[in-house]
Order: sequence, then structure tokens, then C-alpha cells
Amino acid sequence: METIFALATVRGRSGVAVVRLSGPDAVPVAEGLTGPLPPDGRTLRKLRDETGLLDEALVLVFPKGRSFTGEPVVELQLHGSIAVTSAVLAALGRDQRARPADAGEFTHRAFANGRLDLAQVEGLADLIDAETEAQRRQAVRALDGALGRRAESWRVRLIRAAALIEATIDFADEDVPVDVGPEVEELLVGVQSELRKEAAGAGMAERIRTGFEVAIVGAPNAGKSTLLNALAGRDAAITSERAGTTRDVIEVRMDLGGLAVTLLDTAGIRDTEDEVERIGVDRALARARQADIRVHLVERGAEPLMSVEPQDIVVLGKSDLHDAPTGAVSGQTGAGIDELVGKLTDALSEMVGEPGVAIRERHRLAMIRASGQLDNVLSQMTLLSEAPDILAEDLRDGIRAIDSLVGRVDVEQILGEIFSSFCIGK
Ligand SMILES: Nc1nc2c(ncn2[C@@H]2O[C@H](COP(=O)(O)OP(=O)(O)OP(=O)(O)O)[C@@H](O)[C@H]2O)c(=O)[nH]1
Ligand SMILES: [K+]
Ligand SMILES: [Mg+2]
Repeated sequence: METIFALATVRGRSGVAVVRLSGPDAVPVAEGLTGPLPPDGRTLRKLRDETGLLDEALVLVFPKGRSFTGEPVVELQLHGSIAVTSAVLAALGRDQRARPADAGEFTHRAFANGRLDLAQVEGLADLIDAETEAQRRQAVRALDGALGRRAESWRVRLIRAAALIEATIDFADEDVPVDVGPEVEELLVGVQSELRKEAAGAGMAERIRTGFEVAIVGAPNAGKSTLLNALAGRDAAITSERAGTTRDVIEVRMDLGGLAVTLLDTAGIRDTEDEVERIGVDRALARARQADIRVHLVERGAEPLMSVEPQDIVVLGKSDLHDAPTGAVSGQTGAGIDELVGKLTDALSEMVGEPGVAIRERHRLAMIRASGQLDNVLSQMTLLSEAPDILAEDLRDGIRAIDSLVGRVDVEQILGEIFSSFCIGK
């Protein structure tokens, strides 16, 4: 195994920058700059190469088996300037015993050494990318191994069921009737209902990762773009007194109650002779239909122009122009904006519901695959006495699908995909 090194923090100015080394020669390579290091713990050292003094650094030594990667690791906490980190990385690069790390290579080694399972690696990737509170909560739970623990409980029960079926195979030639059917069924039905529940929740977890879409829709000049700007707190969209101003869909990313949301401003909906505006209206309708929530901005006495789904919000605009009821908004004065944000946050939280342990499409697909195999077994329970090997085979496929969640099987193909999202030094 080669020794690798990389800057673990962002390149640029900062109080501290961390350079990490991992591998069998991590300590001797670091000692090339620091002089002799203790086998464990932290120490303050001057770093020198043949040109002279490079920096003074806090040096952390993690022995094999007690580090993030499982290998010997040294972390150099440097002064966080581009010149210092460049000089130290260059000095490390001159040591033949070490080479720069590839993207995600530290985490890859942590996985290879059993420090993290596959779902935890995904959690780590998400935690590094987390921008909102909901993303952080979800990722940290994954990193903590929540999915791995659940998968283990499914695995144990399915292996028990498989053992019962196998026992039937062993007894098949003899005239000993062993009715393991009821217990097998109970085990499978239990696991299956949990799988289905988790698979259903995984879609929402994926949305927490990627974000929700909220579309503002309504008639031309309803004040949609003005409302978007008020919600975004900046002039993201052009507004004017001319009906038909907005044509393209305008997207603004924001954080609503800890959830990542893309707010969409759309063209005012009307029949029009203007070909370009008509394209805009078509886009507005298409994007708004796909959005998770539509905010229907209406003028006094007007009706929403699209069908109103249960999670949608209908809101009266330009409240500053008339005696508006509560709940009305004015993008111009900002009145009612906080209440609208509150309603949106509530609607989104309700959609999110109770958090599950599955957070990726990959997890959802594996659970559906496993659940499908359990379906096969359950629908063929009458074969238990004549052809138990058929049931055992389907059940093994189901267990394999569950094992793929944490990376016991199908590892290589999944790894490539996961690590493609990592950056150097992670
Ligand atoms: N008094 C008042 N005027 C508003 C308010 N919101 C928007 N307006 C005005 O209404 C006109 C249209 O506003 P926009 O935000 O461009 O409306 P829009 O719905 O995006 O219009 P289109 O993109 O053309 O469909 C502009 O003159 C705005 O200044 C409001 O809350 N109060
Ligand atoms: K307008
Ligand atoms: Mg507009």
C-alpha cells in the first residue's frame, strides 16, 4: 500500500490548513520535515526542507488501527496560506515514499479497512456537501451507521428464514414433516414491511439531498417576480408594469426552515399571440406541474389559473393596494412574506415526514429488489415441501440485495460512482 498525502482543507487563506498523510510510511515521510515524532498524539514542530524553515505546525500522529483510514496517519496543521501549503506539499512530493492522493482516496481506504461501510461513505460524502440543517441531520445519521444497523437486522432475520428453508431441503428425503412455513412467513413479512416503509421514505430523503422545487404561478402582472425577489432578498428577476415580462423560468436556491429549496419564478399564464411569450407560458406550466409545491399568486377576485393540489398555497397579492385579509402578501412592502415562508416551511416539513435510514436512490432500488425477492418467496410458500431450493435461491438474492446496501457485495461498481463525487483530501 502506498503512502498518500493531500491538503484536507480548502486551498486559500485561512487560520489553519491541514495536510494529511496516510499509509505505512506516513510517519517517516512526515519526519522528513518535522524530525523524530512520538508514536501517538500531538506535538508542535518546526517544518524544514533542504531550503530551510517552511512553517511551524501542530502535528497529530494517529497510529495504525486508530485513525480515520485505519492506516498510520499524520496530520500537519499549518498556517493556512497558499504559499505555506504549496511549499509543504512540494516538499512531501519530493519524498519517493509518498504520492499525492486521488479524490476520495482517504475515505476509500477507510472503507477498505472496514472503518466505514458503504452507506457511511455515502453519509460522509453528503455531510461534506451538506448546506442545510436537514441535509446535515440526514448525512450525520448515515455516517453514524443507521442504515448498516437496520440492514444487519434484516440480514439476521432473513438468514434465519433461509436456514429454516435449508433445513427443509436437508429433511426432504426423509419422512419427517417439519413445518417451518409459519415462522419463515412471519420473518419475511416483518422484514418486507420495514423494507417497503424505508423504500417509500428514501424518495423524500433523496429530495432533502437534492432540494425541493416551489413554483410561483399566476396571471401576468400578478406580482410573481416581485414576490420572488422579496422571498430571495435580492433582485433575481426583472419586474415591470408590462404584462408578460418574465419568459424563462428563473431559479433561486434558498434555505427554508433548514430545507434546500429552489424557488421558481414563471411567466404569467395567459393566451397570447406573442410566440416567445407562449413558449414561456408552456415552460411555466410544465415546470409548475412538476414542482413539489405551487404558490398560486392571485389578484383580488381572481381564481387560480392552474389546478390546486392539496399541498399548494393560494395567496392574495398586492395586499398594500386594498384592505387585504390576513395571509395576503405584498412583494412590494414585504407584508405577509414571513407568514408565507412559514406556510411553505410547514408544507415542506409535512411532506418530509419522519426521517428514514435510506438516503439514496441506490438504497431505494436495493430495497425494492430485496422486497421483490421476498414477494417471490412468499407467493411460492406452497413449494416449501416439494421444491424448497427454489425458495432458498430467491431468498439468497434478497439477502444479496440487502448486503449491497452496506457494500458486502457488488462493491466495485458502486464505489466508482460514490467516489466520483469526492474531492481530493477526503
Ligand atoms: N402595489 C403593489 N404593486 C406590485 C406588487 N407586486 C408587484 N407589483 C407591481 O406590479 C407590476 C408587475 O409586477 P411583476 O413582479 O413584474 O409581476 P409578474 O407577475 O412577475 O409579471 P409577469 O412576469 O409579466 O407575468 C409591477 O409594476 C410591480 O411593481 C405589490 O405587492 N404591490
Ligand atoms: K410584469
Ligand atoms: Mg414576472
